[in-house]
Amino acid sequence: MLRSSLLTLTRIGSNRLMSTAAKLTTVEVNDKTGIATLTMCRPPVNGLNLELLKDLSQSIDEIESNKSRGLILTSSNPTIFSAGLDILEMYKPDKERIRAFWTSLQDVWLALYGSSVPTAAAINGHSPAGGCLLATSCEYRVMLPKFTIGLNETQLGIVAPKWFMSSFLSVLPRRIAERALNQGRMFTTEEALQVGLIDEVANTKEEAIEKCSAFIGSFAKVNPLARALTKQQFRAADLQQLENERVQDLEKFLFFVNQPAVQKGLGLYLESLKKKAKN
Ligand SMILES: CCCCCCCCCC/C=C/CC(=O)SCCNC(=O)CCNC(=O)[C@H](O)C(C)(C)COP(=O)(O)OP(=O)(O)OC[C@H]1O[C@@H](n2cnc3c(N)ncnc32)[C@H](O)[C@@H]1OP(=O)(O)O
Repeated sequence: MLRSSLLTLTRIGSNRLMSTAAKLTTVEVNDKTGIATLTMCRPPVNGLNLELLKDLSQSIDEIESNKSRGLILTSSNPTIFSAGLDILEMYKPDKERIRAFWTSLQDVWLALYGSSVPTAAAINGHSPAGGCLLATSCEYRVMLPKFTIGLNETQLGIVAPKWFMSSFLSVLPRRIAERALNQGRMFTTEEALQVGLIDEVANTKEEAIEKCSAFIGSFAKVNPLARALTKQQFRAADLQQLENERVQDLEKFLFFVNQPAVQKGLGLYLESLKKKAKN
């Protein structure tokens, strides 16, 4: 398979480390537990650009087909899980690339939200927008203190598509989800725990990974096929909706993102991020 030729396989202690040639993600399988840790490593902020999204897709497929016992998603950056979509992909976009970009994001969501293996996110840093989408696509979330998580799209003058909402709604009660989305609210770790957006707090990344592993381990005595089919039944309607509307969803995104007012807003937001970075 093409994917195999892109992979290098290294052994660290009892763990197998698979990394893509471009190294935007690594996959480390713990030989004792059989759990795969998928780490995003795209400096400076794990912005989800086309290449990172393609890598994530490939890594998730790899984990599915290697029959790992579970998947833990985390980041190599010590303060940022993911800054969400790379705004540079949406600002003054290239026509073909932006199509591939959004299609890849759809692929990642379908693969992660619909994954047959148990999934957990070790959220070891800030997790706005697309970062929160990835975390809420997993079944369990453990977050480090003093970071923020949420769908802040309305703060940027953009709208979270229905399937972003599906992930959010699979975690939060409808009333809290609706208000948070309308406000574009970012939750601190403590607030996220209180509303149920995350399941546990850990003091270090290692502890977060241990807690995620314990969650995945809680299925050890459950028949894997029965568990996977049950999970998929819970998520089938959300997944089917995007499958059915993929093309329309892409066209809606392209129409929306190319509106002059949206482009202006994204430009101003990028400038504000850059100014903040300089100060
Ligand atoms: C019915 C209607 C249907 C509508 C359909 C249309 C749907 C459109 C939906 C589109 C969905 C979008 C979801 C998204 O994910 S949008 C992205 C949202 N992300 C953010 O708002 C995060 C912004 N970033 C931050 O808040 C902070 O950077 C941080 C993540 C908290 C980290 O802070 P820190 O202080 O450590 O780092 P800096 O801020 O200094 O950043 C370092 C450099 O990285 C650049 N940066 C940061 N975030 C992004 C990003 N998301 N994209 C691109 N670049 C980013 C930042 O500018 C700095 O760059 P520099 O070093 O070159 O100055």
